[in-house]
Amino acid sequence: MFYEVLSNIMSLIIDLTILYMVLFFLSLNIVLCIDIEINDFYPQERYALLLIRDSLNSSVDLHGNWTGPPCINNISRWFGITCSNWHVVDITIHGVNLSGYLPSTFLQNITFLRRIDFRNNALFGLLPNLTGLVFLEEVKLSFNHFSGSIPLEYVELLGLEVLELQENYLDGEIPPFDQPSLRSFNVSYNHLVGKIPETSLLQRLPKSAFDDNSELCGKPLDMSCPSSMEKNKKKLQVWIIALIAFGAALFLFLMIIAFLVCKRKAKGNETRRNDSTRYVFGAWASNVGNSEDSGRLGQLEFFDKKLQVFDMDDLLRASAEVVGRGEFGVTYKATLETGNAVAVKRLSYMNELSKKEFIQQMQLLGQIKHENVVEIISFYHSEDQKLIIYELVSDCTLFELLHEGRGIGRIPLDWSTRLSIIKDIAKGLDFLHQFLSSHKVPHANLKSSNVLIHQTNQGYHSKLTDYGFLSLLSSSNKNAEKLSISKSPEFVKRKKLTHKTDVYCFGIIMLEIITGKIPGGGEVDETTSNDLSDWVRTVVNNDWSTDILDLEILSEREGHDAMLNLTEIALECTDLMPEKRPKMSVVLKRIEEMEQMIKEND
Ligand SMILES: Nc1ncnc2c1ncn2[C@@H]1O[C@H](COP(=O)(O)OP(=O)(O)OP(=O)(O)O)[C@@H](O)[C@H]1O
Repeated sequence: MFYEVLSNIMSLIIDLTILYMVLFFLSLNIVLCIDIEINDFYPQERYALLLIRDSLNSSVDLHGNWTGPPCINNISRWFGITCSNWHVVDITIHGVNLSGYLPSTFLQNITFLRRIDFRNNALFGLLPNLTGLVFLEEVKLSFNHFSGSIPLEYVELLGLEVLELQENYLDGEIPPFDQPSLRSFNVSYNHLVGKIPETSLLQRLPKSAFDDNSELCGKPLDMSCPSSMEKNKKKLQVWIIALIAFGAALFLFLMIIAFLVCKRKAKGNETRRNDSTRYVFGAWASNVGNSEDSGRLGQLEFFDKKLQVFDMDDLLRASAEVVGRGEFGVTYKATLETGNAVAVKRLSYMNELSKKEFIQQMQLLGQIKHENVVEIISFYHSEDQKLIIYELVSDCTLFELLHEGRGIGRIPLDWSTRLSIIKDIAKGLDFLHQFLSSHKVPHANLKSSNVLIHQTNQGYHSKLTDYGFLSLLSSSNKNAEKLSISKSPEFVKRKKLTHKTDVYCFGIIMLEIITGKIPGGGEVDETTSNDLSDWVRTVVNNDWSTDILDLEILSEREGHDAMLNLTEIALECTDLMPEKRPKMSVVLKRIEEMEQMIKEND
């Protein structure tokens, strides 16, 4: 009886212990799962991928697409990335003009990597270090510009099934690969040398795996390797050939120089001849002459008598060159016989106002004088010709400054320059809002191609142009969709336009300056929005704020706070609801305060 009770108590204790242990492991499991759900990814893997994103160029916008965590809910929304068990296991980015040097040890932290596929790109430098990546099964790096030798450590990748290195510039000898798992191996079309190692794997591969490596020899190529004496003889022959080739190249070089010098001289004479036949601004003089106003030729309207140093006849005699074509006509640089130059915009689609209304509007715009607004010097109106003559602002537009020549060789546009440009634009726009306060939307065409940049010793100086155009169109807004305000939410929804519509356009320009992205550009897929402000909002809300920064300013860490503060202001300016956007005067004040704070901290 006693033993029975004792055994019952014992079995109860055992049952309870088991139950307790089951409950303990179950709870541990839940905690682990929750933890993984919260973390969702491994930061060191994200960091390794960001190294690729930030050091390479490609036709795919990796910078825009690779934001946030690479693995969410165990799947990846990043282009070319596959996840498994919350780890990055596959990087497949082939045929997208990926160019640059791969960071040397970036892959080491992606511990569970099974496959890398960078085929058909333009990658330079040494092959990546794959030490320790024991799960690697496929390495496809063919059709690139890799150079240097094949790392010896590759033979230690024991699970490797595919190694494709063909069509690169690899040199040196082939390491002794002999992994039983290796079922596909190709090093053809490189500059590999020496004897193919006599491992059982390499010896049974077909000739095509080694083709077109001029100094490779061994059984798979049906080519016996030369003895050391033959090698020395061959080396001597190579020296002689190299010497002859050098002599020939030198001769050719001298011939080319002589040819270029002669050609340049001839071209100089030709340019001088052509100067007189250059396109002359008077090409449209016949139009003006035929118009109803022909009798009034010479009646350019000037706003500042000091600037009235030329008349219509002078302008028609000026030599002119087209500097750009926009939505509302062609812009010329006209150089007068005095040597002074002006910018002349020949307006199209501006026939909706009566002559009186047009002149009234122009007389108001002509009063505007501000250091950040391009000055209107004069205008001309006839039934078939409408011209606006602006001061000439040389150098370039903000669009060109931000986006042209991206890639190798471009001088980065630093953060302090960007900040000063933002401030200049804000000052110009705030002034327009005060001066043209009765206008529905004072600028109405604010975009980076309408910000002209002039470089001085003190730095970049920005001026707004193409302002006031909404007032030159009829109230039916027939051609208003050619203006930048047509991208605003209120225009799209056909709601009331106000000064806040300009504020929206200003917010978009700020985002363009901070991110280096072209608004409305970029690729659209299920993960990215075409709209710059939507994309920035999503990334910033997910707490990956610095992902939005242009690569050219990303390294200026001390400026990150200011960059992100300005991003916040830009997002307020691009709020869907106009009434929630700040006034331009408030925006300018906040920018100035921020600039002051930066100066004090320095
Ligand atoms: N005052 C100026 N001084 C010097 N260059 C100018 C001036 N105004 C315009 N330009 C040049 O002419 C180009 C065309 O300007 P334009 O305003 O006609 O077209 P846009 O800005 O590209 O388009 P939109 O007509 O929609 O504003 C500009 O990109 C700039 O290079």
